[in-house]
Formats: sequence, C-alpha cells, structure tokens
Amino acid sequence: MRPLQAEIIAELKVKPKINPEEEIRRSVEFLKDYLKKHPFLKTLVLGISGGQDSTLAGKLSQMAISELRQETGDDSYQFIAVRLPYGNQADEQDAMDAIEFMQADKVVRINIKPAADAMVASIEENDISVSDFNKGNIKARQRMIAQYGVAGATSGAVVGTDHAAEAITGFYTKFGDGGADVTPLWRLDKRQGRQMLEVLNAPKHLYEKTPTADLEEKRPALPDEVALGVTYQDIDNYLEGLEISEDAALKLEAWFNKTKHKRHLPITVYDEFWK
Ligand SMILES: NC(=O)c1ccc[n+]([C@@H]2O[C@H](COP(=O)([O-])OP(=O)(O)OC[C@H]3O[C@@H](n4cnc5c(N)ncnc54)[C@H](O)[C@@H]3O)[C@@H](O)[C@H]2O)c1
Ligand SMILES: Nc1ncnc2c1ncn2[C@@H]1O[C@H](COP(=O)(O)O)[C@@H](O)[C@H]1O
Ligand SMILES: O=P(O)(O)OP(=O)(O)O
Ligand SMILES: [Mg+2]
Repeated sequence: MRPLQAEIIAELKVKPKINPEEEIRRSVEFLKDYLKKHPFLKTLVLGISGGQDSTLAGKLSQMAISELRQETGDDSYQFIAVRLPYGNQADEQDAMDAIEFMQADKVVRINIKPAADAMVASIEENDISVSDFNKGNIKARQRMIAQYGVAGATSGAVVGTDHAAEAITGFYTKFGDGGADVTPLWRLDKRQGRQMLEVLNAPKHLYEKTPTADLEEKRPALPDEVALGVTYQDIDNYLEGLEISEDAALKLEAWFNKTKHKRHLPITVYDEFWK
C-alpha cells in the first residue's frame, strides 16, 4: 500500500469491509448516546437534498430519535428534516421520496434563494465580483445558517453528512455543509453508505443516484466525479486499501493535501499539521 494511503485510511478510520447492520447500529447508538449525555438537546436537524448521504443520515437520525422517544417517553425528541431549495429544485421529488422513506417527524422548508442572492448583491456593492462557483459556496453556507436557525429554536443539534469519501478530497464547503455538530457517517465511504441504505430498504433510485452538490448555476447537477476528476469507485477502493491507477492516486493525494485545512478547526499558533 502507498505510505500516504495508509496514513489517510488511519486518519479517516475507514474499514476495508463493513457489516452494514453493525454500522447502522453503531451510528444510531452514537446519536442516542450523544443526546442522552446532553439532555438539553431534543432535536436532530438535517437538510434533506434528495441525495444518498442525507437520505442515510436522515434515516439514522430518525431511528435514533424514535428509539429515544420510545425508551424515555419524552415526546420532545424530534427529528426535523429541512428542505433547503435555492428557488425551485429540479430533483425536488427525490428529496420528498427521501423524507417519505425516513418518515421524518417534522418537515420544514426554507428557501435559501432570497438570503443567498442578498448576500451576493451586498458583496458586489463593493466592486467585488462573486463567481458562480463562489456563489455556490455561499448557498451551502446559507443552508448551514438555516439549519442552525432551526436547531437554535428547537434545542437541536445539526447533523452533518460528511463521510470518508468526501473528507479525503475536502469536497464540501468549509463551514457550509462542513459545519455541523454530529456526523454519523464519518468513517464510511460512498459504497459502504450504499450498502447500509440497501439493508435499510431505501428506494433504489436514491442510493443509485449520481452524487452532486448541485451548487453551480452554469453547470447544474454537475456530478462530483466530474468536478473532482476521480471516480467514487477509485476513491472507495483507495480508502479500502486497494490499488488504484497511479494517476487517480496522485489526484486523490493532491486533493487530500490541498484540503488539509478543512479537516481541522481554525488554525492557531500551536498547530503544526500544516507545516
Ligand atoms: N459534497 C459536495 O458534494 C459538496 C458540497 C459543497 C461544496 N462542494 C464542492 O466543494 C468545493 C468547495 O470549494 P472550495 O474548497 O474552493 O471552497 P471552500 O469555501 O470550502 O474553501 C475555500 C476557502 O478556504 C480557505 N482556505 C483555502 N485554502 C486554505 C488554507 N491552505 N489554509 C486555510 N484556509 C484556506 C479560504 O477562506 C478559501 O476561501 C467545491 O468544489 C464545491 O463544488 C461539494
Ligand atoms: N437542496 C438541498 N436541500 C436540503 N439540504 C441540502 C440541499 N443541498 C445540500 N443539502 C445538504 O448539504 C449536504 C451536502 O450535500 P452535497 O450534495 O454533499 O453537497 C447534504 O447531505 C444535505 O444535508
Ligand atoms: O449529500 P447528499 O445527500 O446530497 O448526497 P450526494 O453527496 O450523493 O449528492
Ligand atoms: Mg447532493
């Protein structure tokens, strides 16, 4: 195995093979234990996009909340699924299918378009031009603000969907979808998440869907794999300790090195990781 590959696998704690039932239970127990340890936390809040990761994280969150409610008799435990379209969302039906699958206790809808557009306009008043790409990250941060708004109003914790196959490339917006309180998928790769959804009897079209951040207006539904220049099959194989082509490994390692800053809290004078 490549020396950096071994380091990355150890840092992101990826198993070469999983038992999906065990990992489902591990994530659910993690969420329950965290809420039990912090009794003022009563809700789990998560944006549901209609993609694979939020379908899985939402299902696990709802399972944790339903079990907690049953075990404690405390009905204030609630899972809140948050629809966060930027105006109209082309794959809205997938998001609703995901919410139906997880049987979310409560669904709220917050259109992030007015706030994201207002922020872009206010920045541009200063003769600073905001690119379509940069605006995409503003949208992701607006979603973070909306979820924290809901969490703040409901004594909640925000659930993040970051997992090893995104963390390795830093393929998320810093303090946008990267900003969350608990991340039940952390340690898993994309294929392992799919295996868990299969065991959970999720609708196939949700876990076979092409992953996309769908943040850019000029390139709608841009597949992550096109943006990254690496396939999830290569990413998952690399994370599971298998050999991939030299070209793909070098690309992945370049992403990993370039995005180190995203996998740490803001850097202080005591930090050495970046040196
Ligand atoms: N999972 C997804 O599918 C998903 C979701 C959102 C975004 N994305 C993708 O993730 C990427 C996000 O873009 P990005 O990474 O350019 O934006 P980002 O905002 O996440 O990170 C860039 C910012 O990080 C800071 N930064 C950059 N290098 C740094 C360093 N060495 N040390 C400290 N701070 C540093 C700067 O403030 C810079 O503006 C895009 O490719 C976007 O499409 C993917
Ligand atoms: N349109 C969306 N509605 C609700 N939540 C969303 C939406 N788009 C993204 N999200 C949330 O952000 C994460 C990351 O999405 P990526 O596709 O990985 O960029 C997603 O899991 C949702 O929780
Ligand atoms: O985060 P999601 O749910 O949007 O999944 P994907 O990253 O596969 O688009
Ligand atoms: Mg997505």
